[in-house]
Amino acid sequence: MNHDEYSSSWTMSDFLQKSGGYAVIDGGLATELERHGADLNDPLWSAKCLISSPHLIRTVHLDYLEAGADIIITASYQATIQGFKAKGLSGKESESLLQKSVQIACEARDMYYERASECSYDGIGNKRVLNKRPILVAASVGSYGAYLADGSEYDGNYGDTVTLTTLKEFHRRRVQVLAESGADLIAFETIPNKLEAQAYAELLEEDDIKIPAWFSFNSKDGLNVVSGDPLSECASIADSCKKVVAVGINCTPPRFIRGLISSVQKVTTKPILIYPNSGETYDADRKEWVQSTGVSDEDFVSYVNIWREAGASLIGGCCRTTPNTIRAIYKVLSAGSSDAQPSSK
Ligand code: MET
Ligand SMILES: [Zn+2]
Repeated sequence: MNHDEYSSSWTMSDFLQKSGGYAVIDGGLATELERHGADLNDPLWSAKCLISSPHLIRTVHLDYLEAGADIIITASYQATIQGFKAKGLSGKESESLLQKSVQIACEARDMYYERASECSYDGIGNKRVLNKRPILVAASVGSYGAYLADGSEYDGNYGDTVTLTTLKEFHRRRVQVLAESGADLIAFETIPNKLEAQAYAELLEEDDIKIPAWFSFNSKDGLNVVSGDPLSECASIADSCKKVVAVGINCTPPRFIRGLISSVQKVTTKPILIYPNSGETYDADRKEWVQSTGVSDEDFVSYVNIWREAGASLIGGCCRTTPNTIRAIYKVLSAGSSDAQPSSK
């Protein structure tokens, strides 16, 4: 089956079944761009590279695919029409940049498939990596707090003046454009509070968005999402929305993940996704990650079977994880499943 036939008709359960019951999500994109030398100290963060270095974005996507990722997330996390306009771009130019984020990821997937057909050995001992397996492109939507670039994506506190309507109007056009850009799904990531989850759910229904979505929340206490709203209430909103095909957690320290999976599981039977950060803390004032607070790739990976057993079926990494983290996750998961033998997927 070629990818176009696959992606026009995919369902999450079919995708997971074809991938052996689990799927590998990619790792941190923005922090990996930084590791390659990109300067993201800008309100647009990784979206700045859509303008200044699209090839670097493509390279990082490709690195993640070669490390074993089945799902790659676009560089649109902090790409907003409002943010681009603040840089002097027109509405049309802003929308093209959103489309470009998806186009770059699709190009990386095509290049990867091309290489896979030329080469049968992946260098890390398992053919799944270079087989023509289904790969999904997830169009990232970061929160309103990410656009504000003031750290409120990690506290979820937008103040009383920001209402459900504010959030829906803020995201509406961006979501419409991304949904029509050739992506397989929308990844609503790092959702910091219940109000924003509600806004996304209403947008998906009201605008009859044609591709499915996942909702992924972040937590800094292992119990609630970062605003203090109970994770169970946030995940219930995702559960009630027909367009949502997976629910979970991202950009959260590994040590909290197991407990958070259990909370999500109590309110939904939808597949659970998790892509924790490296465990380092982000200092919003200094705009940098505080090293020494994180876990090594080995420690991160020692959690993978625990997360899988706890019920997560989509596993990857967020900020400060790298292709090495993803390669290690991929190895653990493929060793623990019936997929350990090279298959023809
Ligand atoms: C702050 S979470 C960022 C998520 C985004 N997908 C990235 O890796 O860049
Ligand atoms: Zn992150």
